[in-house]
Parts: sequence; C-alpha cells; structure tokens
Amino acid sequence: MKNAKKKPSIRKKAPYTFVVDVGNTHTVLGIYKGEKIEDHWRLTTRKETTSDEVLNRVGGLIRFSKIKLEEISFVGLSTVVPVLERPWVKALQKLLKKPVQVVNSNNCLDCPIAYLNPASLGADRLCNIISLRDRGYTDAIVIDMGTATTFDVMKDGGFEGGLIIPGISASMDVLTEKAARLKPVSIEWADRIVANNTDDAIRAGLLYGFIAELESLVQKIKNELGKKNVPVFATGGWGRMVLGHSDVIDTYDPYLTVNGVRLVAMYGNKAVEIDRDGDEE
Ligand SMILES: Nc1ncnc2c1ncn2[C@@H]1O[C@H](COP(=O)(O)OP(=O)(O)OP(=O)(O)O)[C@@H](O)[C@H]1O
Ligand SMILES: CC(C)(CO)[C@@H](O)C(=O)NCCC(=O)O
Ligand SMILES: [K+]
Repeated sequence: MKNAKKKPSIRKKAPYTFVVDVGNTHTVLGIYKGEKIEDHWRLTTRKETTSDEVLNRVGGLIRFSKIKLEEISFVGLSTVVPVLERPWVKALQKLLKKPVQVVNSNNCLDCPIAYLNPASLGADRLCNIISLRDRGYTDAIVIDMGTATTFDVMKDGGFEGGLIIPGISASMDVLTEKAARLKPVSIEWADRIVANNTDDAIRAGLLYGFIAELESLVQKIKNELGKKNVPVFATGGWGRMVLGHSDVIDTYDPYLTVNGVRLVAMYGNKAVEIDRDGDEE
C-alpha cells in the first residue's frame, strides 16, 4: 500500500523518449513516457529522402500528439537501411535539439554479440535482444516478422545468432512475379490445407507453410541450444496473424524492437552528432 501512494509522482516525472525504428518497408515512430509507450505512428519507408523531407513528415505527425517537443529528453534510432541513418539523425537533431543515440554493435548497452562480424548484425535484431536482456531473460528466441522474417537467438544474455528467411509478403511477391498464372492474393488463412482453388492454394502454402517452417525451426534451435524450455517471442506486424495458429509462440509483443531503441536512447552512451551546417544529403 505504501507503493500505491508513491507511484503517481514517479510516473509524472518519467522522462519522455522519442524512438524511431526504420525497417525496409515501414518506419515506426514512438513516444515513451518512462517505460510506457504513449503514442506511435507507422510511415512508409522512403529509401531516397533528405533530412528536410524527414523533418517535414515527422514534424507534421508530432503536431497531433499531446506531448510537446521540449518535453522529450531522450532520442533513439534503429535503422536497417544504412543510407537513412544520416537524414534521420539530422532531422531528429533539428526537431528535438537533443543528441541521437543510434543503435549498433558499439552502442548496445554492452549486449554480447556472437556474430563473427558484430557490425553486420541488423540493429532491429539487436534491439529485440536488448529488450529481453532488460526484462531479465538470458535465453530466448525472437521471431520478427516483417519484410524479412528473422529468428533472433539469445543465449547466456547475448545475441547468439539466428536465421533470416523471406518475409510473408516477400514470399508472395517472388512467387507471383515468377509464375505467369499466379496472381497476388490477399494474405489470410485458408479454411483447409488441401485447397480446391488457386487463391486458397497460395494462401495455404504461404501461411501453413510458414507455420510448419516456424515450428520446425524453433524445435531445431532448441535442440542446437540443448535447452527445452526457451521462451519464444514474436514481434512484427505478421506476428499477430500467426499468433493463434501455433502454440510454439509464448508471447507476442509488437513493441519489442522499439522498446530496445528506447533503452539505448535512455542508457546508451555514444550519441551521434552531425554538424547542422554540413552538406545536405
Ligand atoms: N497493427 C497491425 N495489425 C495488423 N496488421 C499489421 C499491423 N501492423 C502491421 N501489420 C501488417 O503486417 C505487416 C508487417 O509489419 P511490420 O511492420 O512488422 O513489417 P514491415 O513493415 O512489413 O517490415 P519492416 O519492419 O521490415 O519494414 C505490414 O505490412 C502490415 O500488412
Ligand atoms: C534481416 C533484416 C532485413 C530484418 O529487418 C535486418 O535485420 C538486416 O538487414 N540485417 C542485417 C543482416 C543480419 O542481421 O545478419
Ligand atoms: K521490423
């Protein structure tokens, strides 16, 4: 009961953090108050853009939030599109007037990375593991379903390795581009595995095929780790869709990646500063 009185004042003082997760298809923006996400937006990732264009898009969105720019204390960025790092850092600096913490293998809250070349690991995958480290996990599997589907494996508190497979819509794109008689269809669950029409055959193949692959890979990962009880997390937009269709997923957390960006924004120590008068990209 003692705590119940204390909590509101702590919450009131919780700092605001602005986070950006640039994916190959979508860019997610979020504002956290302390550890709680208060607002979030999804933009289409534009691979050719300038810092002024980024500033314009983000500035327009934030105006709809009740949070004032001056209230934001920390700023974090994760990008898996290297050319977009500079325009985003520049725009965020200009807008929020704060140094920007960019997630990478040198700014990851000392998360161990077992990759042969740690710098080649995607920042989004690193964020997923950073999030779970903060929650006290040492061993876990994350399945992140976006443009690509990644299996991010955590072992002894660090990023151990994993797999990358084409994302659900990327698989559909390739199939329908290569086969003259196959046209893209909406991605939804077919009623049965043995489909009696082309559209459902594509749907069944894509989604039941994905579940079969997912379940088999999770089992093989657990075997390779030599551990039976490894918690399995799912994130990414497609995660919600597969959630009810496989019991190997223990937890779906759509904010796993952005929460990792928040942690680096708040506790990272290698802010990137770009000269404001530098060349326009
Ligand atoms: N909240 C949601 N509810 C339902 N479907 C969603 C939701 N968010 C995303 N999706 C769907 O899931 C897809 C994948 O989303 P996600 O943001 O994880 O990956 P992406 O944007 O395709 O890839 P990347 O993160 O690599 O840019 C989206 O393209 C969208 O069709
Ligand atoms: C695999 C993606 C595209 C998923 O967003 C991204 O994490 C990435 O570009 N990674 C770099 C390669 C790697 O993680 O091994
Ligand atoms: K993503």
